[in-house]
Amino acid sequence: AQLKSGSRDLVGICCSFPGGQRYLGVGGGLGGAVERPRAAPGMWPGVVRLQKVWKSHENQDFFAGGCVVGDQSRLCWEDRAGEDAWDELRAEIPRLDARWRPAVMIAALDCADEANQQVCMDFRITGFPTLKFFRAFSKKAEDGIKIANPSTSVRDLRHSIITNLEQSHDAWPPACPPLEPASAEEVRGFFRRNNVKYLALIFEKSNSFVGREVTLDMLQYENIAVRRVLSSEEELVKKFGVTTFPSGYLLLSNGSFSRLPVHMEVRSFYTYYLRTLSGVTRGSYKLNMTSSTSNVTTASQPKHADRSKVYMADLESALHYSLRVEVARAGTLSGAALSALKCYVALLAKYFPGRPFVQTYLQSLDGWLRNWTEPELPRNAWKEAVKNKGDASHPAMLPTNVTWVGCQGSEPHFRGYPCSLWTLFHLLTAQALQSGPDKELPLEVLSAMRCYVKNFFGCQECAQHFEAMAAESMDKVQGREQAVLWLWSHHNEVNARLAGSDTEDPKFPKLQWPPPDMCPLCHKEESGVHAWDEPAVLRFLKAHFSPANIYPDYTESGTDLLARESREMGAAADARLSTNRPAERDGERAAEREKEEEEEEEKEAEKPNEEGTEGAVGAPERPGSSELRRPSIVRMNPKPRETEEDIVDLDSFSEQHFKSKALRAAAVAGRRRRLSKRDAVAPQRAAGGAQDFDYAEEEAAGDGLRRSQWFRVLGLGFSRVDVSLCIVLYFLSSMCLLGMYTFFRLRMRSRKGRPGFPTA
Ligand SMILES: Cc1cc2nc3c(=O)[nH]c(=O)nc-3n(C[C@H](O)[C@H](O)[C@H](O)COP(=O)(O)OP(=O)(O)OC[C@H]3O[C@@H](n4cnc5c(N)ncnc54)[C@H](O)[C@@H]3O)c2cc1C
Repeated sequence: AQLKSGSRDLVGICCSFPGGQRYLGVGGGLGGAVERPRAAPGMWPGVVRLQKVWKSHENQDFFAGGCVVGDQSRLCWEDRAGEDAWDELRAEIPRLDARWRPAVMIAALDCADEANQQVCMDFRITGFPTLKFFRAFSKKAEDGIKIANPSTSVRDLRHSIITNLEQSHDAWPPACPPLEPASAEEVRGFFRRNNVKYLALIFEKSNSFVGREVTLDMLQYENIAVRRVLSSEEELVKKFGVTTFPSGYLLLSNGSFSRLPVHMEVRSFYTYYLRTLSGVTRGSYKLNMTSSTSNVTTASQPKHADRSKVYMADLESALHYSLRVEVARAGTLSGAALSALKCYVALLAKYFPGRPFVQTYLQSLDGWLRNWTEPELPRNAWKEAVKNKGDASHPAMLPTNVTWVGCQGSEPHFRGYPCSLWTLFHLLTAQALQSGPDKELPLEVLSAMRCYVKNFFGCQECAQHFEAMAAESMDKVQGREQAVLWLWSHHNEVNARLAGSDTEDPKFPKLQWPPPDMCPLCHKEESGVHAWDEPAVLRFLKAHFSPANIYPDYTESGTDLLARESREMGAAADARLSTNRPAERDGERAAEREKEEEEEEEKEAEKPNEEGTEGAVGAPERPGSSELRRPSIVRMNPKPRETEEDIVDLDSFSEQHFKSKALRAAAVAGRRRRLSKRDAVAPQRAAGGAQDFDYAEEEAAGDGLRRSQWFRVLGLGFSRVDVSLCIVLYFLSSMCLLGMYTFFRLRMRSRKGRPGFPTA
């Protein structure tokens, strides 16, 4: 409320939070917004948890925004499109963000935008500009340290960041290299401790920032480390014969050294020279700088992927994310958004070539939506509808984890969901082509995609670009073949626009696709100019996006999925039992808790400035509010389920299906048997990798599971002492019966052996 509107100043707020790298949120750009995900245990509710930066080519003023992955410090800034002294600073911010990430991340929030009012109030932004620094592992809005007078110059901004970073002490961001001056001892043993080719030493006076800036500038480069050495470090100064400060020296792992041959002893010259050294490459940050950084594990295990294949894990992850996260963001769906959802789900039910239990899931969801005749669909009802159903005879399941294989980026913020969404829609256009006459419903898939992107896709920039392309030419598509080609060519347009941008994964450069090595026949030359051979492209697309080319690698089999879900339910039930509360009260409390959480979420959703959605999405939201419009498409980290659950909260079975352990065990055993049969008759992929169900393994695992389940059933309600007493009593009574039997047998024998009296 105290924020001045209309200021042309640069405004900043900043954030840095704990909690793992597995959620999305993007701030950034002019008027960018910071996502406020739902509260999760141990997580500050008003934060962005993962970010991806989207670049606009139209608007070069756009700069990076967004923040918050657990172990990184971040700065968030706000741009007010200034034409004054802020221009320089504004231009520097994306550069700094790109260079110093992941040690420091920078994001912007427009506090003059009414939609951000609540967030800015939470961050206590009372005027423009404000710059706040959040140390790594900060938990609350109040943890932000206001950087005094950030407006002086770009240089001051950099220095402020470094000074604050240095004061982090215990909260040192693990991805940040040491910034303190190196000692002679450290330099002596450096190559023994670090597997790099070069060590650059910047000799400088204690008040100089050059060494620290170069250290951060080189943070993303491999094979080289940078340290500052103070002019007071006599041993090193003498050893290297340093006479001017600053000056740079390069040490090689073989012990030789030389002075950096730079034209000027300044940061940019040092950085430029060091980056051009042979063997120095830009890569993920790996250097094990200090013992405290040794446990930096941010990226998931790289998965082997073949770009000529399509992976079911990507497709199912896209479905999970779109249905359970992206669509579920809105408090209520109505009007165009509800129609878009119905359209999208109907399309999936019709064309998605999923595993049997996924197809059942989509079909039942489609049926449910068709029966939903109310003008509004509240989020709670939707969340309930997208849960997996525990019906043993008819499993309707969609995996609840996100696993990127073909769409895995080289870093967590690359690729992922947007990649999988493209793949999904290419696949659907190809499936539609195979399933009906060319001229029938040519726009069926493209229109559904257009509506989905317009109403739900979290990246506003992307949605706008896509809508512009669609408005221009989509209605000219007259057949299903043309639809396949339209999507292909427009995807290539996007690839061309984004090539070389910040969003490009350096390991997966944006190419005109398919490249010649994937499809030589797709390319030709006409009058010395490259041209596409469209019939060949169409053939290629049909084959590439066909069910036969979908590989199940890294997917969880249906039986594993069931077992995992039941295990998790079991663990949850055990946890409740261990509290020694009567089961009924447990149930009541769980229900109460669930209700409270739902209400909490409802409240969150209804806060117009925090999670408001566009006009199409229900009554409580104001036009122009930004929930669905937030640029929030990001790579989600495939994390263990327990960590995801507290955020997405959608992947557990409903307890109500399984009131007792005994019922649950019986249900699991039943489901397992039936599912195995269903899957056995399910059409399998033609190519060799059909590893969905390894029956022998499943059976063995199943036996184990069943045994343990029955063991639990037998043990239900009895303590170990009870069971032992039963066994002892059983043994004693058996002995007793045996004794009686022996006694009577002996007696009979002795009677038979005695001579009888002659009868009269
Ligand atoms: C509708 C939409 C609009 C987007 N708009 C923007 C935007 O404006 N700005 C922005 O920064 N990001 C945008 N994105 C995200 C961006 O296009 C990429 O998805 C993201 O950068 C990840 O890129 P990627 O390298 O994984 O490959 P992607 O471009 O996502 O491609 C995914 C996969 O599809 C295949 N493929 C690539 N090109 C084609 C093609 N022409 N035809 C068929 N298959 C192909 C390849 O196998 C590739 O791995 C958009 C995404 C979508 C879904």
